[in-house]
Amino acid sequence: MDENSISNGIDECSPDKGHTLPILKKILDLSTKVQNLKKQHVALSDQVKLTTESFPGQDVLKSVQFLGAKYEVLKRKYLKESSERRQLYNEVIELKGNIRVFCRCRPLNESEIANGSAVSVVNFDSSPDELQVNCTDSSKKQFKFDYVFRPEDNQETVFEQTKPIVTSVLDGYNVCIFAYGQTGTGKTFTMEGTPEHRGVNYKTLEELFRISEERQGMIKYELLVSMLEVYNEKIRDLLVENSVEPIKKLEIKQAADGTQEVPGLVEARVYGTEDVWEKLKSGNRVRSVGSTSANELSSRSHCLLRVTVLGENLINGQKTRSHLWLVDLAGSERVGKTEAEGERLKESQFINKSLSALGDVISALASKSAHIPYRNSKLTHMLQSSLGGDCKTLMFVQISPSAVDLTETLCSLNFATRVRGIESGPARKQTDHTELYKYKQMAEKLKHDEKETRKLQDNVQTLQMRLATRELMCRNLQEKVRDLENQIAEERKIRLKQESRLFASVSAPPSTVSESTINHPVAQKTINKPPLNPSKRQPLRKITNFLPPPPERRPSCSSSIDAKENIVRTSTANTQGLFKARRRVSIAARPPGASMTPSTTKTLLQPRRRVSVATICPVTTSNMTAPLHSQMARHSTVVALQRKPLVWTPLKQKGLKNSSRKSLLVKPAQPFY
Ligand SMILES: Nc1ncnc2c1ncn2[C@@H]1O[C@H](COP(=O)(O)OP(=O)(O)OP(=O)(O)O)[C@@H](O)[C@H]1O
Repeated sequence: MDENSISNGIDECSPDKGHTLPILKKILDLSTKVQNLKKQHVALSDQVKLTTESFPGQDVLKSVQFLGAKYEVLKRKYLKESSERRQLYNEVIELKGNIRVFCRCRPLNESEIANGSAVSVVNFDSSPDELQVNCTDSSKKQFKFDYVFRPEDNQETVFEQTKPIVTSVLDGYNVCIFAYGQTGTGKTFTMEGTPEHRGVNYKTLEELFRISEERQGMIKYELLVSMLEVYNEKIRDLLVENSVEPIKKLEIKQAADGTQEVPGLVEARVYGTEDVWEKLKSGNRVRSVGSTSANELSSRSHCLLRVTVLGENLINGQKTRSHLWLVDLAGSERVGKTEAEGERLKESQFINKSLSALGDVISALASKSAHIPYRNSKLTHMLQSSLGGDCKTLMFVQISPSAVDLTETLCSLNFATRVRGIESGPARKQTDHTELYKYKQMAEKLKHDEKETRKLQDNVQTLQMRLATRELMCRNLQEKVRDLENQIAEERKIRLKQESRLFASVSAPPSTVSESTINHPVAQKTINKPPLNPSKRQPLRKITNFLPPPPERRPSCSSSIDAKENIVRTSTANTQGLFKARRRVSIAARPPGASMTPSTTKTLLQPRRRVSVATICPVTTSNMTAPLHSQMARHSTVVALQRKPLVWTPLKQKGLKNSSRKSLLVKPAQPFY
């Protein structure tokens, strides 16, 4: 039902148009409104016309999908990188030391110059971490810290060194920075500074804001500031707005997560550096100060500025909560020197007590003591969760250059040295040094080894070149040797032929061998010329680069061969004592295929031809039990015979018994000539 019908209906229902009921009036109003709205809707629909083109196409959807996947990869990468960066940054800080000590010396002030103590007792070495103090007995004391700031160093230089520790708070680590020293040495100047020379507190917050802005979009940070003082062992909130209200008594309580909390302490959210400066100013206004002989505006309390950093990783949702404590301690001064009495004396006693408690805590932490006496003072109790563990602690030891303050300066420097010295502790320090020494040695050895390796590589290269030259020479020599071997083989063939012929003539019946044959120039030449003695020639070996093993010393024996009888004669002069008298062995040779019938034998071996071979037999071998080839034959014929398979045949069984001559029937498998 539309509005028109409703209004028509109403018109119809009302008997009297002038006196419409209020409810009907309302209905009419509403229907008018509905009509107006309808008109608006139509106008808006005309403005925003949804067509199929209004919806993203496939290409756009694909691009969106692709970008989504890319975003996921980048997100994962970013998370990995940022966690690595945090880890590495923390490692750097830890390597430098979780407890660090900086020394800052203020310049001589006007009154000191006016009083004539214009000469500084503090000398600075060229090294940025050392200083020397001239003592009254004209001796000099040397001190070493993580960094030493000179009187001319400004607030920027100081903050440059402090910055890396401070920014750890944004990574979720608890940090504590405090200034310690004699009254009037510049603790407040270092921590708070002046409007012209702002100190660590202001610069720290400035830096925190800068970094949080830089990380905007990835990590969301919230900074909260609290300011309190510990005066005569009482905690006072410095940010309470209405100072008319009676001072609330604050106590330290342990929270569920084990951290120390001060219930009721104001935590003001700060959004920028201006905010911070305002808070700091208002807090300082209510701080307990008093005038001492050493400082006109001496801090009579420990002033603590707490910055709570709440971080939320917008990518993985991880949340952190960390504290940064910036502490301007009350001046450590000798009670007698400041001429304190009454209330001032009481203040001084409290100050010294809490400072000594702080010293004890740091000492216990540094020496890794099982018990850390945090609860001995309100100051240390409050800082409990920001001192020790993986928290970063930085101490500024403030000193005066004036000779008047020499004793106090030495006291402060000794305290700071104790803190720093124990921090790297004898045991830890030693371990570190040993490690360092070990690495140094390893590096030196590595250098030396590298040098040696280079030398060896050079040597190897030279040797390789030499080897290549030698191999070339060897190849040339091998070729020459092959040529020579071929020549020798040829020569040997010719000689064997000649010998065979000669052997045939020797084995023929005497009648058949004519005088002329023997006297024939060729035969004569062959007879006169000793046959080739292969044993005299060294066997041809493959030539290598290695030297051959030294030759075994063998008894030398010179032998000559009687060509006519084909007998090997051994020189008795050389073999006397070494060899027995030569033995003769009769060898009957039968050509293959010839039967052993007497007639055949008669024809072929007329009469049975015997070759007398003289063998040399070492003394140790008394009986010729071994085959011929086991002896050292030198004659080519013997060698040739030895190569043939021999069959021992007792031809003269009877004769053998009495005679030392042995007969052998040689049955060659193949003809040997
Ligand atoms: N490095 C410096 N350069 C210039 N002036 C300095 C420096 N250090 C300290 N002063 C000046 O010395 C005076 C004393 O400094 P400050 O009040 O900071 O000392 P303090 O150690 O905080 O003393 P107390 O413990 O009594 O509070 C101030 O006027 C300050 O401006």
